[in-house]
Amino acid sequence: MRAQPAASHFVDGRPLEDETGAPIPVIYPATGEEIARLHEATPAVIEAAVASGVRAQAAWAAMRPVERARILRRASDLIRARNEELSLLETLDTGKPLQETLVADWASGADALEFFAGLAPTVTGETVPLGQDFVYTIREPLGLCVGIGAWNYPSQIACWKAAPALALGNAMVFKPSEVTPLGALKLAEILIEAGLPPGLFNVVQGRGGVGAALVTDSRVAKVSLTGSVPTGRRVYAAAAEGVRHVTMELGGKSPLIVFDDADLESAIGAAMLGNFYSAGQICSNGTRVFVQKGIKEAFLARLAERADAIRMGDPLDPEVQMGPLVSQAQLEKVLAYIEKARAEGGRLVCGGEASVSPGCYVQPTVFADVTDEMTLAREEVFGPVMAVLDFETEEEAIARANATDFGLAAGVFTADLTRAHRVVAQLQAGTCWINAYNLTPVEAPFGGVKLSGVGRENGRAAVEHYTQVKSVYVGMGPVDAPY
Ligand SMILES: NC(=O)c1ccc[n+]([C@@H]2O[C@H](COP(=O)([O-])OP(=O)(O)OC[C@H]3O[C@@H](n4cnc5c(N)ncnc54)[C@H](O)[C@@H]3O)[C@@H](O)[C@H]2O)c1
Ligand SMILES: C[N+](C)(C)CC=O
Ligand SMILES: [K+]
Repeated sequence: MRAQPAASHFVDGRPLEDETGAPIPVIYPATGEEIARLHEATPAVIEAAVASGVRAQAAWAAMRPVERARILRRASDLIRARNEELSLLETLDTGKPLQETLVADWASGADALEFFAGLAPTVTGETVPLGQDFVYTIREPLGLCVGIGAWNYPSQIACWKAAPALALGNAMVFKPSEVTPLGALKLAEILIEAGLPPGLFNVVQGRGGVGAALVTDSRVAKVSLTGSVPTGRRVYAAAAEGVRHVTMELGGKSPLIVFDDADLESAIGAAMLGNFYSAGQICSNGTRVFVQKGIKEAFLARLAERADAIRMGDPLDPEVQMGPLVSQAQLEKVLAYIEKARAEGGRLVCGGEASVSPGCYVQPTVFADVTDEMTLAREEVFGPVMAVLDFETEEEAIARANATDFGLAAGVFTADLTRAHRVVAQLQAGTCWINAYNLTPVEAPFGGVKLSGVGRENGRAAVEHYTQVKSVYVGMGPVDAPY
């Protein structure tokens, strides 16, 4: 199977190759096959990408918002029309089952382009009356933005960053994860086909070093990263050197609290979606499932039954519900967490093994009797490993849910809606779900508190993060100077 793109990079409206850059083999994680070979961006490629972005941005910002919006809207239509072909590529790049990529990845990317196309023309300033004088404000684009992606939702992440950036008049240089570099190149092609002027969305490939070079370029106004907390710390610090704007979408160890009056089937379904979808490689997963004592054994028994029925295997088989992890490295990391959970006294309820060889598969795994001190309750695994903890009172559940440095998401299952709102009000998380989990429609702001991030993607909130306000004071009378 080959998925070799025309060139590694996409700069100033066309594919660009420079084979002197270090090779990036692209691996299909279900078989270990190399499906493409790209090259890291050299300084010359980075320079071309940044220079063309800066050059193109001024004219783009000067266009009427509805004209910009029309192009993005066209791109979203093209994505939808090509969803099958794009989803197949996403499956090859990530190993996620076609059953998921057909509905969750590019589809959400198309939603973002459509949403920000609609929103951009509504973004206006305000007028502040000051007697006869007044101030008016203008929301201006920031300029050239850098987007850096993680490997779990490569095309969705590219779209979630490109859509608000472009809709609001910025240019973007995007660096995908070196683990899943293919989707962003397709987005660049589609945007050109939709009528985007060259230079406004450039893709450069590379590992952390290429990302670091972009973040510290003096022409860059903003950096939006989706990645881990350690990378977030480095990128945030590097961006601070130039006092650049940042959006940081980082990791989590999110709690999902299930009270004893909850609809058990729904709570179990949500816990499974929030731990096993995308083989557990989702930032907002509810990986600490707090179950109230009285229903614990019933919860675990039914959960094990449903988890054992998950169909694992070839991600290209439309019946398959769970594919491999993204890479051999991720497989080893996840298996090490499973071993540690056993060693620290977790009770294995189901799964626990690598499976279906070759490929990077891990069974859907559940540990019960997990305590707050165990590694499994503290560190982000990014694999299909659920920790079930039990609790007695509401106050206890809230305190333990918040006892983490992360704060990306949280969920509550209960039939008592007064309690649901009371609990959510006290949870330290950027996104909370009540009787639902992991739904991230583009209409809703998404992002973290505490170490899970700064800034928000999606929703109206994203406008704040891709524009800046200019205040214009208008004097209507003579200047009253004391000298
Ligand atoms: N909050 C969210 O929206 C969200 C979404 C998806 C994934 N994530 C998080 O991402 C992580 C998994 O993704 P990952 O393993 O690709 O993350 P990562 O932190 O290893 O890498 C993220 C990106 O940063 C780049 N990078 C690494 N070092 C850099 C540096 N010094 N300067 C600039 N760029 C650098 C990488 O090349 C990659 O493109 C998990 O922690 C997960 O929770 C968060
Ligand atoms: C944003 N989300 C939850 C779809 C993917 C994060 O890993
Ligand atoms: K890959």
